[in-house]
Amino acid sequence: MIVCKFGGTSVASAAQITKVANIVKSDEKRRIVVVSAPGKRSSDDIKVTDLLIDLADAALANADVESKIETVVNRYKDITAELGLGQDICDVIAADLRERVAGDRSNTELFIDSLKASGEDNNAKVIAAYFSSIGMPARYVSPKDLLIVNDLPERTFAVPEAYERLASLATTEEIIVFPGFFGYTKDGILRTFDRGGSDITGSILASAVDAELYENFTDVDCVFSANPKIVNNPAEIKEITYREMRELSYAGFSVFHDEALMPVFKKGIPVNIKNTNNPSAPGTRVVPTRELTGRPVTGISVDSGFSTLYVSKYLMNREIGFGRKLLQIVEEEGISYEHTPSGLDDISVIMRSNQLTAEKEERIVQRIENELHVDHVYFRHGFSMVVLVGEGMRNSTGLAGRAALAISKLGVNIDMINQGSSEVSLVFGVLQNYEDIILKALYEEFFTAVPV
Ligand SMILES: Nc1ncnc2c1ncn2[C@@H]1O[C@H](COP(=O)(O)OP(=O)(O)O)[C@@H](O)[C@H]1O
Ligand SMILES: N[C@@H](CC(=O)OP(=O)(O)O)C(=O)O
Repeated sequence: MIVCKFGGTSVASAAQITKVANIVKSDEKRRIVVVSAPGKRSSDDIKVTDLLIDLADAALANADVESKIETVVNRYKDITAELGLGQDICDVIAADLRERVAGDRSNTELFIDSLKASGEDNNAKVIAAYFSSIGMPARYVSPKDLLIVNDLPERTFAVPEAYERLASLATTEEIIVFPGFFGYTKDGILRTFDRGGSDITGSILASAVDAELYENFTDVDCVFSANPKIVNNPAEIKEITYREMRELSYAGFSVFHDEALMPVFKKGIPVNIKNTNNPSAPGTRVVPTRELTGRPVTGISVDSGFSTLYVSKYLMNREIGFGRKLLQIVEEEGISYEHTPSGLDDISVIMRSNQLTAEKEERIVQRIENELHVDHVYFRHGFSMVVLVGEGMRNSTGLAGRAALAISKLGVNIDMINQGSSEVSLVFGVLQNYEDIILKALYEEFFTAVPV
């Protein structure tokens, strides 16, 4: 059995959904179909998920919501009319949105989650109805009582019981159409995953039914060695290990969610990233191990929006427990960190800026001053991380030097270098706004200038 997930771009319009039906029909092993909410139809379009967030914000601000509900319903109307489905389904969608808008607002996060999830939930209903209407018996299945997830902070992980319950989907007659992006806690509370999280749903389902393959359909032929929106015509990646993919997804390869690998990884189920618009292209296979041939670097990624907490204290290296106490303060503010490059007398804690607020920063700085009696402590913002990833990097010498030289030739200062302990990744922290030119220069260095 194959579990296939279709991303927002693959289900953004009737024309796209028709392609999805043809892909599912063309291989009888494709029995479970996970769908996203309608995504962008063109570069200046708005994803339904963003329309829903906007709607939820308006409702919370007690602003007018009717026109926003209409905008969302109109997206489905366009789709259903062209697919030849009746008007009823859109009436049901409109009623569903009104019910969610009228729901409990005491916890704003849960209220927003409920609205956000409706994008995939209603799309799954539309797609199941369409499949059935063209003679492909299909059934919408709700994640309720099946996809049971932990609550924060680990809400993207399904509990063991969820896998047992979802396994029952392996034996159903019809094609299952399952909405991506959300699950329910043991207490029945709806929780959405992070943005792009329908990939996670597909992976959980693939694992639960012991699929032979998890296909992830998107709008590009494969995973490229660098973001194709920045680097012109980047090299295609035919095969990539779970570890490489995880590092690259986390660092900005938005084509596949970085948290989506664990469920399939545990069972050794391969992932194939393919193009809905060109399904005969082989795509990229994500596999447990691969033969190391060719270039040491598999991909280069850039991601912005990082801050550093810089701390210095004379003789820090001699003070037992200093690092633990520092990280505990960070932890107690609910912040996760990415890297902790350090010297004898100083350490930086690098984190995603979106976790910080002015109050949090002030509290952290004060606690560090009062409890750790440091010489200097301050936050700096506006950093990007440039990440080189490749299993072959472990056996390759001089790579960090080559990368650093390529960056320095651009006149850009490197604020931080971190080689992951596994040696499959090398991270450079630089000031934001240079990431595109750095990516191009590193691509030139490792992919264009070097013969394979
Ligand atoms: N290295 C990369 N390889 C392929 N696509 C990438 C890469 N980095 C970023 N992307 C972008 O990811 C997009 C696909 O992801 P996304 O928009 O989330 O699709 P979907 O709607 O199918 O979930 C591509 O259109 C591409 O612009
Ligand atoms: N619709 C959600 C979840 C998702 O996975 O979407 P997409 O497949 O379009 O990346 C989002 O926009 O985040």
